[in-house]
Amino acid sequence: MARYELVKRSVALITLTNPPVNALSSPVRHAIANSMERALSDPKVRAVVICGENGRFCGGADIREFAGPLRGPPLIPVLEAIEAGDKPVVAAIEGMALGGGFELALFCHYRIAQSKARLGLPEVTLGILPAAGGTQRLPRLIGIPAALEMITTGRHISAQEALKLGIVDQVTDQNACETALEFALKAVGKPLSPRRVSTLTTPCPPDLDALLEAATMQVKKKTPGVMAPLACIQAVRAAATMPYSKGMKQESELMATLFNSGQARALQYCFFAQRTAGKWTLPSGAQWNNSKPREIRSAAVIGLGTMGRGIVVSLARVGISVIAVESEKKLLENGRQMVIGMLERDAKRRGVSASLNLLKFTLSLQDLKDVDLVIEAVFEDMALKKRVFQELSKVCRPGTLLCTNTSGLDVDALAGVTDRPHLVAGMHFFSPAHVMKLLEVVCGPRSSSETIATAMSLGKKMGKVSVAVGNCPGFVGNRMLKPYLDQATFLLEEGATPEQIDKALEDFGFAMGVFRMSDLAGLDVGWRVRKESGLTGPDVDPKNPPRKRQGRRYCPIPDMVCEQGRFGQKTGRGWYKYDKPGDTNAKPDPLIQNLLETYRSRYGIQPRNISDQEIIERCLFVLANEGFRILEDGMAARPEDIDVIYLFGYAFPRHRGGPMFYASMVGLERVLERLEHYHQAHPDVPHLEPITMAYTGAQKALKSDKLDEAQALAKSCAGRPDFLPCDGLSICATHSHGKCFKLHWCCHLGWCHCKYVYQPMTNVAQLPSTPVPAAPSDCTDTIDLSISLTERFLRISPCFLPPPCPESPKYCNIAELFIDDYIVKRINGKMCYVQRPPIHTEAPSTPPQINPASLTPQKQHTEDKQTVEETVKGPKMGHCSSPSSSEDSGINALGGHYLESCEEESEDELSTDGHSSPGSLWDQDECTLLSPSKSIVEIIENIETTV
Ligand SMILES: CCC[C@H](O)CC(=O)SCCNC(=O)CCNC(=O)[C@H](O)C(C)(C)COP(=O)([O-])OP(=O)([O-])OC[C@H]1O[C@@H](n2cnc3c(N)ncnc32)[C@H](O)[C@@H]1OP(=O)([O-])[O-]
Repeated sequence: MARYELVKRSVALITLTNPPVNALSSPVRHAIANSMERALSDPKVRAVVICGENGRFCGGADIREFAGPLRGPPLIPVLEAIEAGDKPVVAAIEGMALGGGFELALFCHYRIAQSKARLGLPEVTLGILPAAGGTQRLPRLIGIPAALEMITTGRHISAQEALKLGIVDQVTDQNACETALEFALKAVGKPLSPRRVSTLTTPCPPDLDALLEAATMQVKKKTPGVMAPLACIQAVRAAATMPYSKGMKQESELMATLFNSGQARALQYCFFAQRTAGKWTLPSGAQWNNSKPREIRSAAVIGLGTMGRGIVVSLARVGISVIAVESEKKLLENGRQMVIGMLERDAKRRGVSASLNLLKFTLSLQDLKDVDLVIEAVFEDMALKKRVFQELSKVCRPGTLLCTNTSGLDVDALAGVTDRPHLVAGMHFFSPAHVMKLLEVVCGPRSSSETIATAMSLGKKMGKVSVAVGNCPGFVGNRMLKPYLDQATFLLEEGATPEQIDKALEDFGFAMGVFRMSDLAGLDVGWRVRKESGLTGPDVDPKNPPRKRQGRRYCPIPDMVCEQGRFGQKTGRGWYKYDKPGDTNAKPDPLIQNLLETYRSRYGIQPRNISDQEIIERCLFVLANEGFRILEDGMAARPEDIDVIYLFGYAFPRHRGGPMFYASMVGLERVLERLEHYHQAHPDVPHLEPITMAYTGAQKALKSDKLDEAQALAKSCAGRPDFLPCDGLSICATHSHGKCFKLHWCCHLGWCHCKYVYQPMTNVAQLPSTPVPAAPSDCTDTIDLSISLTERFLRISPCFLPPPCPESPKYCNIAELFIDDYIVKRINGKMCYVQRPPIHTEAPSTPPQINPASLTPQKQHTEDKQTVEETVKGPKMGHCSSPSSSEDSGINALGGHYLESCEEESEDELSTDGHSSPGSLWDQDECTLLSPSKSIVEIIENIETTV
């Protein structure tokens, strides 16, 4: 796993040999440790160079190892031996130095990078932090602001930027290893102390608190609810305010908290799911590794509407020459100007020249006779598309691949009108096509494996995350979307408001709730589709019950909204009202409230209070249920494919892993039970009927080894009103987004709503301050979900008292973490969130002034003496936010993909910034009992740690 050679008679060359990315798996760590020992003890060796085989330095820790217990030597001591040695060690970085790989380089005394190398700490995108000293060493090397940015975003930087920042000592266009060998020889004899990053003092800005606060606000805003970036900020603060060894301890404690969180599992699952999705397989047995793609040098795009223009840009910017076709001169000219503008802006952003010479615009299909591939992106109308395909079949040379960008029509029906059905496939882009990463490659029953291989490989070339799906109405993404949208409107009928539903979904993690998203996408598009399919409008039989279509429940409210000319943001009115057309600031509209009330009274619907739990369950479980149907129908090969589609095409929150992963986290048994419950209540909604495969999954989940003592306790307590399962969005901090740190019995009893059912967790009876309360004598069978469980618990449980002395030895104060009102303590070996004691201050205090001198590591030893009160006064941390992942920078495409190609819209990248990020749920937490100003009770939430 690492090769050891003596070169130039006096340099030990250690080459990591663990393809494909030289990850630091257990044997590699072993090999590095042994090689270093050998080099340091060999008198012939005067210097050491570490490099990676196959032009890749190191891709970091082996993420696959995270799922099991740690084997082999821990990484940090291995790396510490490198720095502590008395011989200069040079890292020769080719390809990439990422995560633990970058940290390995930071333990070396010198770093040489090849000019094409990329460096970064992407741990945050995996729900963890750089825990091999990255958070302590990088700030010491390059200062707080730059380190903070790199660590909280996970951004990869170029070798040139690394040189500018002072991370590497030299950049070379030659072989980095050769250069490093020369460099190492010159370094022999020079003092090593100044080269040991751990001995450096972190250059600390005077406005440290303000800087960290701004960083916190930024990550909170970008994607609220994710823990890792905030933990990163905490760790960087430690680098600025603590001596190195203490900072390292803090780093490892923060890592321990994150490591087993549900978020980390979800994000790591996403990493592998994305890579798995590329490994497509067809029912015929053809798959990614036995089918050869054709090379595509030239392509044509038919239709220059929103989709067509985005597709032209996506092709041209990767060097494929494109012929763009329109039916009318005016449309062609308009499309030409927009495409050129988009390409120029894109090129400017990337610092390259726009590839305008690759473009040709024409009104004639005859010009397409020699292209390798055509993508049709005309209006979503089967008759029109068939005409286009018939024509293409006549004009294109026999080998040309014919693809359609339909968002749900029958690809095989189109194949059937051509002379080459085996060369026809769907390439379903998402709007805007040059921004959104997802591509559904639709395999018709007659599509050849070569056609699919070519479409998948072209998608990859365009930088898309391509997923092969089957040919069914709506394919995978849109097919699942329908029941999701239906549930949202059914909930409106039953008593919810658009704001309430959106808030529940945004609190869950979606950038925008379903109604805000629909307003952005435009309501008229779906309305037209419904009219065309006879669901609404004059074609509906007047004898048809108004709220039923073909015996199934139908909600006409979206049609009624459109009938009033409310088409969303573009008309300034939709589910919300806006100050003017095109405005993005959605405000609740009393007219919609009136409409809903009138509608309900017209149909005799008694509105009821609908909990956030019901909103989430009905909208998301139905999504997973349809996902199971899709798997059963063979329209997707695996759950990962479905999740990837939702992550990249529909902005499903990445830290939730995708609808299928989320369902597995909740526990399939629970999902099943809730679906059954809702289906009984709404038998005319077939999508609520649990699919057989979900049953099978649930049985599997039950048989898993997750049953433990906590489960037994949970089961024995089932039915007791004081042991209710979690109330909906109050999801436990241990496993999920950390927005709810209320005390939930579910968390203690393993009845965790947001993770595996019966996840092994602490038996509350064993926690010193949370004895299991006796069953209350006044138990009733009624459940008032509006009262938080904490509140219930505190009411019925007088024995739930604060510990006698917060500083008693059994409590060791570990860190402030995440939440304003909480600190983290280790209790009986478990990490616990403990509510801070209230601050007794006479008058509102002014923020503490930071003396820059006090921030140097040398002076930080005083932190040992920090009092509880000082801890309380510490910086206020909101809960954290997600990594800014370049992978899913697109917006939620809900509904957007219905935009037909002839619409004329702004082509600029859509952004959710500014108007879409919901505030933190924590900020809005209404659980007054947990506000320190109102409670003196210490509340403990167990948080499992196995690291
Ligand atoms: C105490 C520890 C602290 C430390 O701070 C923690 C860490 O380092 S956390 C780590 C921080 N590091 C990161 O987050 C870097 C994560 N990796 C990447 O970003 C990209 O893989 C990389 C840019 C390196 C190469 O891109 P590319 O050229 O397009 O190639 P590709 O992406 O298609 O991958 C090829 C194959 O390699 C696999 N694999 C890759 N990396 C790892 C890994 N670390 N492990 C295991 N496997 C890994 C990948 O699954 C795939 O497998 P398969 O079976 O063929 O599907």
